[in-house]
Amino acid sequence: MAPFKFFKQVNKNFDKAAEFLSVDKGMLNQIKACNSTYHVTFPLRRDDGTVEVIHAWRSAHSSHKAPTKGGIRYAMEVNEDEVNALAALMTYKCAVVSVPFGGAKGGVKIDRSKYSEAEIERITRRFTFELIKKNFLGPGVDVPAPDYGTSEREMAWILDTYRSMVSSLDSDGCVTGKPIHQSGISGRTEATGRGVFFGLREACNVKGDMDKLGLSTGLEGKRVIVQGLGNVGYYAAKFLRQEGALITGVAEAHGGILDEKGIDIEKLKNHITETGSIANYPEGTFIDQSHKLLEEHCDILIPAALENQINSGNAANIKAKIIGEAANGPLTSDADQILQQKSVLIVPDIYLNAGGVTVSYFEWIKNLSHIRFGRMDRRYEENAMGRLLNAIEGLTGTAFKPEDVKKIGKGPEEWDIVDSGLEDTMVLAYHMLHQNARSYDTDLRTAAYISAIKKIALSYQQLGIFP
Ligand SMILES: NC(=O)c1ccc[n+]([C@@H]2O[C@H](COP(=O)([O-])OP(=O)(O)OC[C@H]3O[C@@H](n4cnc5c(N)ncnc54)[C@H](O)[C@@H]3O)[C@@H](O)[C@H]2O)c1
Repeated sequence: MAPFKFFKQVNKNFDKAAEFLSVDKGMLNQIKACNSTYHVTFPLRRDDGTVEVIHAWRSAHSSHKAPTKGGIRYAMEVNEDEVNALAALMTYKCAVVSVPFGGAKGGVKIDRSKYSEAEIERITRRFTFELIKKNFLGPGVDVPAPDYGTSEREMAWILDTYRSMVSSLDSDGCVTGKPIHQSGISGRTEATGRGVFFGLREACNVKGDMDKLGLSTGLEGKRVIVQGLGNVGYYAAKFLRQEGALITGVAEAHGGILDEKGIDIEKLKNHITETGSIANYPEGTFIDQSHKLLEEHCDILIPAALENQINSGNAANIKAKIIGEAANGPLTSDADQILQQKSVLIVPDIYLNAGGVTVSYFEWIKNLSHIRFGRMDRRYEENAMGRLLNAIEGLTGTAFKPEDVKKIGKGPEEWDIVDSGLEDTMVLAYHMLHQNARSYDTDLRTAAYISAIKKIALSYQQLGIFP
């Protein structure tokens, strides 16, 4: 197989969509280009006193909206091509769900399991320092979030480092996905997985599409295999199971579980947390080569780990009727073509995993508004509430009334608005894509890129070119 060039794959999807549009070639090139990529190396003093050189990247793909936004991942697979591709996907994703950010992504090339918590903290803080130094971090510049291998813990360290170096009233908005007590927002941790659930629920509710696949409508009884039981995969599986889907397979990095009776996701997650491995789980059948699980019979396959998981080497063996791309770029364009020919319904990444950035947007608005939903200072209440309602209406097209969110003094309201804002965003975007796919007579991925290109082209056109 040819080496995997991720950014090229993203551009291939872009080019396919661009053929449907009469957008000027110069403009298309302007949209596709990555604005800037910063590769930094810095030394890490390990706990045993030795020194190691760490490689890290941050890529800001677009400038049609500010700030740019995208996660930071910690993985051995990280490289410049990957970071650029992921930043481009962020640009298109934000446009699809009308979140007013440009796209960015960061990555640190480490196997985090080989470092102590103190070492991970030193890496995170030094990388943050390097980003601040080069103007790659700030509430109006570029705002990271968690991704593969990072969580709210790293986001808190980023915030603390930023606050230590920059004096700004808005510093809380320099990063999202923070712990709730560090001006995070309720529901961000589960937002991407919850968005995956909403998207797949909508897909399964379209009767005509389910009839074509020979499936009943709804999630009830649908057999689901998930690859990667991390943040995104776990919450997607959890919410799908709550709606009656049966999780029949879970593929993890070093093995998987297959169980046609349905896997108790909480129990399996606890087992992995307690033992550090999926092996020796007492129920179902253990599969040593976990990637083989992708080829098992199921209705919905959810790759929620890394890119390039379904490629020309295994696409023909995939038996799922629906693929929900919870990860970024899990299908290569060759695989996409093979699966389209098999009439598999592919719900694309630039729509399906947009729940995370959508709720990050709510968190960022909350930080910049200096409010805490559900317990606001009455002096700021009207102003802040007005801005919040306008922002959410602009995003979702739904007008919330102040009384929907105005029960001051209790906690759950923040979660309510985040949850309903997320659901509205995912539901509206799905049907918009579906409509686009029908009118252009194309697949959902191409429809999503068409929608993104139109919005970004309009934005660049209105902004003009400096100088
Ligand atoms: N976290 C977010 O909010 C978010 C938002 C949008 C997209 N994504 C994308 O979702 C994907 C997963 O991110 P995450 O935040 O859940 O990461 P995570 O680190 O929380 O979880 C990833 C999981 O995948 C497992 N894994 C790794 N390699 C595997 C393999 N070969 N087979 C099976 N499992 C494997 C890991 O053990 C881990 O449990 C990434 O592509 C990421 O870019 C994440």
